[in-house]
Amino acid sequence: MELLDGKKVAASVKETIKQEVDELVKNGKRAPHLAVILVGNNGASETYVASKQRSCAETGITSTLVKLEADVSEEALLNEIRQINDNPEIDGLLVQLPLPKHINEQQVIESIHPLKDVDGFHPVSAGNLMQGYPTFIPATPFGVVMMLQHYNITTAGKRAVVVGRSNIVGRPMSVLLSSNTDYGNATVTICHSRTKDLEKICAEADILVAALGKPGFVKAHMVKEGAVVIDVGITRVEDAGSKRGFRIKGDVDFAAVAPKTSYITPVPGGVGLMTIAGLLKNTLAAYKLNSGYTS
Ligand SMILES: NC(=O)C1=CN([C@@H]2O[C@H](COP(=O)(O)OP(=O)(O)OC[C@H]3O[C@@H](n4cnc5c(N)ncnc54)[C@H](OP(=O)(O)O)[C@@H]3O)[C@@H](O)[C@H]2O)C=CC1
Ligand SMILES: Nc1nc(=O)c2c([nH]1)NC[C@@H]1CN(c3ccc(C(=O)N[C@@H](CCC(=O)O)C(=O)O)cc3)C=[N+]21
Repeated sequence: MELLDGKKVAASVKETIKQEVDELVKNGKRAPHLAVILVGNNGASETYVASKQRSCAETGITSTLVKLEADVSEEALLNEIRQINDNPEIDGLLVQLPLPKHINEQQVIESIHPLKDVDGFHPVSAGNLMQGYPTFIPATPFGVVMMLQHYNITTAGKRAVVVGRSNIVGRPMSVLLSSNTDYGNATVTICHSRTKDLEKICAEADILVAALGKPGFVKAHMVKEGAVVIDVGITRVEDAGSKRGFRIKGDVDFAAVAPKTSYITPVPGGVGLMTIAGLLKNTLAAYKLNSGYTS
């Protein structure tokens, strides 16, 4: 069993980005610029946004945080988005999810200009991804394929099982793994809450991606000997003994499953860090699209 080290791989992706950004700035160009809109005060969201901003700073990417009150109107939020869409100095925009109940998430996602959609959540981005055209790939599945490629884990001809079909993780993950690309060509099964015989299907996977948000869901009997297991799940569970009062748990029962695997991602220290690396890559790509940059 080998650990897929998100910290290490993300650091190497970030180093490459930093070098490219440094070069741009040395040549008198402005740095890439990411805007993040955070609505309300969800603790987990605040942590992730802070972490995104820190990673921008580390790589020389400019970041702007727009913080809005939890009771902000949908119209006011859409206005902020329009202003950023129209601002030629900003390359990428993401609105941290989840949003408060009174705001229509889909409406918000659709109002982001597709050329600035570094999350890859806009239907235009999702459609391009599905049809195999260049696009912003959602950061989490992007991070997963970067991780597989870093460890030279091939996917062609393998059986991949993705548990979860959300627009931000499971669905795009399944599209990437089944795409006709270096990181695709797997035979992919998507499982969800209505799947029958889920345990048996998982146990047939050469590559198993768990993205359902149920801590410890994947047990040893659901994993084939020698499989590659990717744990996307991030759930905060109370832990009085820890400094923060909680710890984060993945969707895989790591202690029981790890010994059966060829490769496995830890939580924390796995996919989460790669997600941020994916976002930074998308931001640099947005800069190249939007600033008239030619290499
Ligand atoms: N590491 C990272 O960077 C990121 C981690 N995450 C984490 O990944 C996890 C999934 O996130 P997200 O996709 O947004 O979650 P969603 O809640 O949007 O989707 C969960 C999916 O899992 C399916 N599901 C739920 N329960 C079961 C079950 N018992 N058996 C089979 N399928 C089930 C649901 O099925 P159905 O469609 O039928 O309801 C749904 O398709 C969460 O823990 C989240 O925190 C998310 C984003 C980034
Ligand atoms: N518009 C939008 N885009 C997103 O990409 C988005 C979002 N909304 N909403 C929430 C999810 C979740 N997400 C994570 C990012 C980083 C870590 C991460 O850095 N995890 C570290 C540390 C985790 C910790 O200690 O809390 C780790 O896994 O090691 C995790 C999860 C992005 N998301």
